[in-house]
Amino acid sequence: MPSEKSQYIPPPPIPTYDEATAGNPGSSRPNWPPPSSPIDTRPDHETEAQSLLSRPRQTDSSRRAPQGYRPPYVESDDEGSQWTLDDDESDGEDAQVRREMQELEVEDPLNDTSSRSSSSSWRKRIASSLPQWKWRWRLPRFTVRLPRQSDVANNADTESGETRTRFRLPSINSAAVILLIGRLLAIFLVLGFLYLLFVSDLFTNMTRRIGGHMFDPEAVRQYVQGEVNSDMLRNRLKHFTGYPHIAGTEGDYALAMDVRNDFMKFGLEDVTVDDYYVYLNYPKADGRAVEIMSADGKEAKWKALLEEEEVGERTAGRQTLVFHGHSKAGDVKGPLIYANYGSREDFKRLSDKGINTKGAIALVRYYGTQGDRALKVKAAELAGFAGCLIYSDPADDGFLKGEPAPLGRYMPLDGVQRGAVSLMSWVVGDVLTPGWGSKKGQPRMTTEQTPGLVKIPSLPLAWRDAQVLLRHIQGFGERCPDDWRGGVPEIEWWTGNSSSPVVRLKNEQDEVERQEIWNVYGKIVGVEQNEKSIIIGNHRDAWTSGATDPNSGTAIMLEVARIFGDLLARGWRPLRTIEFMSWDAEEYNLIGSTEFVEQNLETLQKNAFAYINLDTAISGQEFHAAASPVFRKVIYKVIDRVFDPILNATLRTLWDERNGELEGLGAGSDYVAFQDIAGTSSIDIRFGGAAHPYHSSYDNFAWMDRIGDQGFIYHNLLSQVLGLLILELSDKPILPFDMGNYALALGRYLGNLWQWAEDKGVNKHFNLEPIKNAVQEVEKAVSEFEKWETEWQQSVVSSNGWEPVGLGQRRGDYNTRMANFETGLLDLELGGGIPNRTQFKHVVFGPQLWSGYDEAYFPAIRDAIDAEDWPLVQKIIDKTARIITGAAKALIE
Ligand SMILES: CC(=O)N[C@@H](CC(=O)O)C(=O)N[C@@H](CCC(=O)O)C(=O)O
Repeated sequence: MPSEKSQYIPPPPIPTYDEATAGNPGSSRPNWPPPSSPIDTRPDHETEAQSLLSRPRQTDSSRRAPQGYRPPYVESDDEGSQWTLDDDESDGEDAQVRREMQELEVEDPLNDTSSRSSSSSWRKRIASSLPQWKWRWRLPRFTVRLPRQSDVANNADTESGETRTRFRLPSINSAAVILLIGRLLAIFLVLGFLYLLFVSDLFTNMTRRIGGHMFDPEAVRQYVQGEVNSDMLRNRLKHFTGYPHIAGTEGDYALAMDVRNDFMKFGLEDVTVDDYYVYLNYPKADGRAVEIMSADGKEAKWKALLEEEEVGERTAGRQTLVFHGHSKAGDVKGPLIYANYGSREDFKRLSDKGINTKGAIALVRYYGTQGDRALKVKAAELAGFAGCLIYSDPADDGFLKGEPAPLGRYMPLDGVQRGAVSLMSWVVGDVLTPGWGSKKGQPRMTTEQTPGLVKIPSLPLAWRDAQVLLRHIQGFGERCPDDWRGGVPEIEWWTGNSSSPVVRLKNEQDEVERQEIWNVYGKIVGVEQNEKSIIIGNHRDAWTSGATDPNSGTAIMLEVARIFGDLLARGWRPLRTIEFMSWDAEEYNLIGSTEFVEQNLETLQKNAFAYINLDTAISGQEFHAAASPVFRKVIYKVIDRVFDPILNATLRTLWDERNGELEGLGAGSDYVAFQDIAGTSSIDIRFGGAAHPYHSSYDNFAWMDRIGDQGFIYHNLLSQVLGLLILELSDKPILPFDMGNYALALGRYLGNLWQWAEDKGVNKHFNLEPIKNAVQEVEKAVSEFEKWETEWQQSVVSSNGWEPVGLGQRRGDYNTRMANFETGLLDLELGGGIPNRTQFKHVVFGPQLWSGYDEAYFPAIRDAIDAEDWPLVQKIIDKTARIITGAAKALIE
């Protein structure tokens, strides 16, 4: 195994352990300088990034190959000036929007003419329709008859001469008495009125709600939608794809600083960089090889090309090497055996055919009956293989599907899918700290102890290399059955066997046990239940430049953060806190988000109302949402008002036309820790439905610009969806969760579980009745619970929008109960969670043991059924029923 301190010579610009973490005693910061941000034109000595990295610039050229990291093109930090950089921007309309933006930036409502004009433009958008909201501010009318001013004045005049000369007790005449009584009455009336106002709680509630401003929610929605700017989205994507940024590298750090600076520029509050120390691996340029050996096994007859062709353009010379994240290091040789998609069934088929796989090298294709790449490697390991190669087959994602990149959406002959092979459905997050945050000084497992890592080396391949390997096993083993034949051209499909040509798989790498990674957060504090939050997250790290995965999501999150920052500057605040989070190291087993959740578990279980995830946000034209059932109503409401100008219909119409459904959450992105560990209701939104060159260098800015989303229309639409969704969740007096749909969905999930067991012919071994009863309890509790909402509405409407503090507090409690329903579905008993995978606590949602990506309902029950441990199955069923019933009761008790 290579030492932690072994040198890594770029390209790509990945620091070794030394470079990244060591050289600066007393500091955990890397000792390499960050590349200057293309959107930051300040001199280095003025930048925050520079001050954080207080070490002098590295000048020792021996540490950096000449073809190593080069900073990206310089672009201005000033959003306005970004507009002028692109040659292909349309001018007129953009300039108009830009002027409006500038007006909004400089507005001072108390000042000069320019501020008046900007305030009027603001008013046009927001304030002109104030207030159409049901919390209408209306004081009761009353009149107090006071003595006429002339009478009082006359009296005062008469007395003034005498008081000037000497002090005398006022003489009591009838006019003075009347005046005195009148004044006293007036004072009592005013005091009485103020008292009434006070006891009615009007001030408390309304001032807390609006902070002295009134914003028509409809106008705010229109503003959020109207402000989304496709050119800004495009420029941000261009910036975030300017150089590779694998987790923990200098490119990743530079972009973390850019996100932080953007959050600060937008006016977000409590902007924070949160670091964790986690296990990562990096490829070595000459550390990897796939070779066909000569008959005596002594020399290589053929070497795989491995790397993708240089895609060129902006990242020329800096393309990332192909490798598997979290792979096992090793140098192994064995006969080559082809095993279709690498599922356990595929390996069983080989053994049924009498093919000895011990010590062999498996060649399998991506996707298919075993979608999770890590589980392919694990299945190969369990079948006795010494190493595993995974290639992209043209029948699955190449030319047989459609035009390959860069002109089309599919993998070209040299395209390689990178990706992690950590077992994300077994251990999620840092594989050495499952269950707790990997902060400095925290205890850690060893790489040998963790169940999250595979034990045989693996590498990804393009079909160009796989073709040569497949040719060499023709005539060995068995002819492949039809469903094993891929689309690699000019191949006769054979399995190979222990007599196949020997292949060498070498995978030496830099392994860093405590690599620093950086999450970045910024928030807008709410005015009512400010401890409760709506969290929006997207990962920033990418295997390559990552135009689709994940930076389409990054561009969108930042655009929406900019717009909400602008609202904040206008005095708007939501009822609940909005938090924006840029995750690191998602590509390595969802680390950044999981460590954050583990580090802040209790707070999140109590206070996180909802989590919205963006990842591969834009790859097609179909809107998709995968979510907890609570989001059904709200997502329909949102997509009803977003119009697709290309397909000429609202997203809702298009959704209905294709019989769209709210999908179940799988386990492939940063919602996992929120949904399955913290019990925070989560949603993942995206435009998909079409392929993209996944985890390959072809997933770059040029591809997105020409093929993925011409004109950045879908980036714009998803920004609108996200902005509206945030408004609904953070600023509706009643949290718009569809609790009724949760009850219905539970019934469906149960039916699905029953069917699955029936298909296996095992449902006679257990009784699902307890869960069925529990689901009925949920149905009853929800209908009882929701009655209060109707009462609240009637009360507020009948009192013209007045809401006494007591009622407001009950509304807060109502919202909290609703949000905590999902937390109530966690198995928080000591040692609770899915047996043997106790990081996952949710009894309804969680990854399947042997299928990381697919949604799974009641995962613990399924695991036990798969293990055919019937007493355990029944025990888990009973426990699940108890937990669901408890969650139902907590709604209404
Ligand atoms: C299912 C899938 O394609 N997931 C994407 C992210 C997304 O678009 O939702 C993905 O690439 N996820 C990573 C997760 C890495 C890991 O957990 O090890 C992946 O490589 O699958």
